[in-house]
Amino acid sequence: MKVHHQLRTFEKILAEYDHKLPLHRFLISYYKQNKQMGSSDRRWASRYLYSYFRLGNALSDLPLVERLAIADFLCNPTLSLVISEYLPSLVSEIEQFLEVKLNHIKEIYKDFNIEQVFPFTETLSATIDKTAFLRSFFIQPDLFIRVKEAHLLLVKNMLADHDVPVNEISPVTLSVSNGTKLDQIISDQHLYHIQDLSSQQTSAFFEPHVYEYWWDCCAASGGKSLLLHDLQPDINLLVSDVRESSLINLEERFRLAGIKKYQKKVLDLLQNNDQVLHDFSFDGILLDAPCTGSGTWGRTPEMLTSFNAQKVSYFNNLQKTIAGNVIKYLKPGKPLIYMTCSVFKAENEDVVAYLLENYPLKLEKMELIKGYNHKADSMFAARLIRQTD
Ligand SMILES: C[S@@+](CC[C@H](N)C(=O)[O-])C[C@H]1O[C@@H](n2cnc3c(N)ncnc32)[C@H](O)[C@@H]1O
Repeated sequence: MKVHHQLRTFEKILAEYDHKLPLHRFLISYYKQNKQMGSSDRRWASRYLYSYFRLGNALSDLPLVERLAIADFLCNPTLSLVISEYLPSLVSEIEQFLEVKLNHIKEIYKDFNIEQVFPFTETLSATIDKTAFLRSFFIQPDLFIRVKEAHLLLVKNMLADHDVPVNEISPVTLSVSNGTKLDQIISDQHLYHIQDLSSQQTSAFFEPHVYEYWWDCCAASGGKSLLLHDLQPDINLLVSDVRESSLINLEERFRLAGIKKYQKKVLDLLQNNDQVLHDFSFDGILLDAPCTGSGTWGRTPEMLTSFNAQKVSYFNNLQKTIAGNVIKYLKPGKPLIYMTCSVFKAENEDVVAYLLENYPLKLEKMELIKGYNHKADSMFAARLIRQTD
C-alpha cells in the first residue's frame, strides 16, 4: 500500500538524520544521493519530516507513526495518506483553524500538552505571548523579501506572471509562501534581498546620520549593513566578522547593491583588537550577536528536539564578552545596537542588564520583535547610548 511506502521512506530518512546539518540541507544531499526517489516521494518525505519535528517533544510516549499523523494533521490544511489511515475520525476537520484542531487532539490524547512542543518556555523573554508563540510552531513561516520602492511594481508583476500569491507588507517588504523558487522567477538579483520581516524591522533602531562612521561588527553576509545603507547611503562603514567566508558573501551582496565605500576586516571579537582598531571610533555599532537562533526555529523545527539548553549560557557569555569588547570604540552619545534572533531572556534582556550594570551605557529602547504573529522569525533589538566615562 502506498501509505506504507511513504512511511518506510519517512522512517528511513528520520533514522539517517543525525542533526549535524540543518534538515533542509540534509534533505538536499539525501535526495541527491537517492535519485530513485521521484518528485512526489520527495515532496511527501519533506512534508512528513517537517510536520513531525514541529511536534517537538509533545506526546513523546506515543508510537512514531501516531505522532506523525497528529503532527501532519496539525500542520497542514490538506489531507495525507497518513492522516487518513491513522486519524480517520479527524479527516473532516483538516481545514479547520489550528485552535480547533488542537482542541480535537486534546480531546483524543489527554496527555497532549502544547508546552512540550518548545520545552524551554520558562526561559522566554518576558513580553512573549507564550500561547501564540507555541502555536506558531505548527505554522510554516513565510519567505520575506526586501525590495527598493522603485522596483516594487516590477517585482510584483514578475511574481504575478508566475501565479505566485504575494502579500504586500509595506512598500519595501513582500512575503510569499516558503519554498517559492524566487531565483527562477526573478533572475535579476539586484531587485530583491531575502530577509526575514523581523530582521528588516530591526532597522527602526539604527537611526544613522549622514557622513557618520558605523561598524557592523558581526556582519556575516551583511544583512544588517544593507539595511543600514538603505537608511543612509552617505555613511562610512566598517564591516567585520570572525569568518572570512561570510565576508566574501558580503562582498558579492555589496557589489550587487552597488555599495563600494566600506572597509572590511576579519576580526575575532573575543580577542583584544586594539592593535588593529586603536585609531577607530564610531558613531554607531551594530552588534547582531551570535546566538542560539531560537527565534528562527519555526523554520528549523528539528532544533526543538536537538537543542541542548546548556548552550544558552555559552551564548550569554559570548554575547557579554563581544559587547564588552566593542563598546570602547563607540563615541560618547552614540548608539550600540544589540540584536539577537533569540527568544531567550538570557540572551536578550539579561545581556542588556549586564551591559547597563558594567559599562557607561544608557538604554534608549529595547523590544522583542514578535514574528510569531506574522509567520516570521522573532528577534530582539536594543539601542544603548554610550555615556561619557
Ligand atoms: C547572527 S550572525 C550575524 C548576521 C548578520 N548581521 C546579518 O544580518 O546577516 C552572527 C555573526 O557573528 C559572527 N561571530 C561569532 N563569533 C564571533 C567572534 N568571536 N568575533 C566576531 N564575530 C563573531 C558569526 O561568524 C556570525 O556571522
